Amino acid sequence: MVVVGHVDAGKSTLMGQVLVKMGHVSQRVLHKHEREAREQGKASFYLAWIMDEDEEERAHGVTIDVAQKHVVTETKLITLLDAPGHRDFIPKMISGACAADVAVLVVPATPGEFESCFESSGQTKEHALLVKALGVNQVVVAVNKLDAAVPPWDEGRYEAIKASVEPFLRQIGFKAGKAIAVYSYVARHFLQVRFVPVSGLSGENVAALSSDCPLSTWYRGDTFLQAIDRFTAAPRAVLKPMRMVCSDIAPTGKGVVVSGRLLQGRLQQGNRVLVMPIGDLATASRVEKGGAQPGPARAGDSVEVTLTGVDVTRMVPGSCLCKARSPVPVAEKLEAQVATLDALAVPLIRGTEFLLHLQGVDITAHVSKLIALTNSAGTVIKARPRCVPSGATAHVQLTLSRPICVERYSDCRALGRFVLRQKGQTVAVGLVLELKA
Ligand SMILES: Nc1nc2c(ncn2[C@@H]2O[C@H](COP(=O)(O)OP(=O)(O)OP(=O)(O)O)[C@@H](O)[C@H]2O)c(=O)[nH]1
Repeated sequence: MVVVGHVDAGKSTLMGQVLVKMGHVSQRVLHKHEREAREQGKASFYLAWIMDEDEEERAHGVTIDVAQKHVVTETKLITLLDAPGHRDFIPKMISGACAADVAVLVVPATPGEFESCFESSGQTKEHALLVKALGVNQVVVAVNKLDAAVPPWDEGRYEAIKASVEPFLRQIGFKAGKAIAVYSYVARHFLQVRFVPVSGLSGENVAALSSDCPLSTWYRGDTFLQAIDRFTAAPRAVLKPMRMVCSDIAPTGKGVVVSGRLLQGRLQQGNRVLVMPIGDLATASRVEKGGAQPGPARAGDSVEVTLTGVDVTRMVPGSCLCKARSPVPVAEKLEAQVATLDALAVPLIRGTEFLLHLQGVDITAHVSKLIALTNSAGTVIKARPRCVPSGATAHVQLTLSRPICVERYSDCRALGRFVLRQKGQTVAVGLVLELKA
């Protein structure tokens, strides 16, 4: 579960509060954070410090890298990925989104703050769009900081925020339900978009709603923890060839420890694996999943694998583990269907350069052929166009600055979808149709 939203929306605080409510943080540690945050003049950030463990993050009061924790709810083991909200760290947020099945979009209800984070320069819309483009189909929108709305816990403010966010999420492809259906059992379980009023800082409606909180006079829905427990697990491609993209790589005395997510297939201790694109064979001498005990892992699991027999200096984040009998393809030219966004300032032409983000890989790429303008179903409207404007769908050939592990979307969804960015803005999202020699 990736937690996204504009900078300072309260993502880390809400996740810190979740960990406190679930008993993952001792009183001693909590008091230590409270004391140290106060001493640094950042008293209100003490809960965020549970997630933001890096000194630089604490000094600046911003999340820089994706923080990962595990929690067990009533029916699920959830890996929390707390993504940075600041626009400078969007590539990190993208890597978090790539590793997620579901998302929590945090929006602040404070006067003026919601408005600035939801307008075009705010990160709320870009984050929502990115998670959808990267394969997330279910989102809980945490309408946060309602304790600081004017008046506090104002139902009108909550409904107004819902009325702004829901149509946008529907427009970008989430199946949002009609408000009237929210109270039916079926809709509650299968809606792709659900809203929860909450205060990460006070903890109100995170695990429970106090009877003396004004929210209890008008809200009858789920707490935040109930809402995330209702996420449905995404289908797992357990029978497809094994793929694991390494997001972190650390040499240790016992071998190279790589962490990441098993995108497809299964992996267990003792398996021989091929490390691509370098082509080295290694042994998975230890496999751990979800911060738990060693044991076999399957598609969807967040895993930590100790590899022996591989040269750590040749591995980079984005290296992919697979089995030698079904190696992951490596390519530097691909044919793709891209959908350009309103943020694309200048139409695409041959030679247009981007930064392409695919799983953990950020790489420069350029348009080497404009094949056709299409409709969203992929039917050709105009062959060999001279340019692709914003808001269009097209088939293009992209050439990357080096070969990477990539697959056709029809073969492996996770390795076949990407986003294109220019000058710090997401300008297009795409699916790989073919790999070219
Ligand atoms: N009043 C109020 N303040 C909150 C709440 N949640 C967070 N804040 C405050 O908002 C500020 C930012 O909180 P963070 O949790 O660091 O926000 P973030 O979204 O994780 O920030 P980045 O990760 O840097 O994007 C801090 O001062 C928090 O105390 C809330 O529910 N109510």
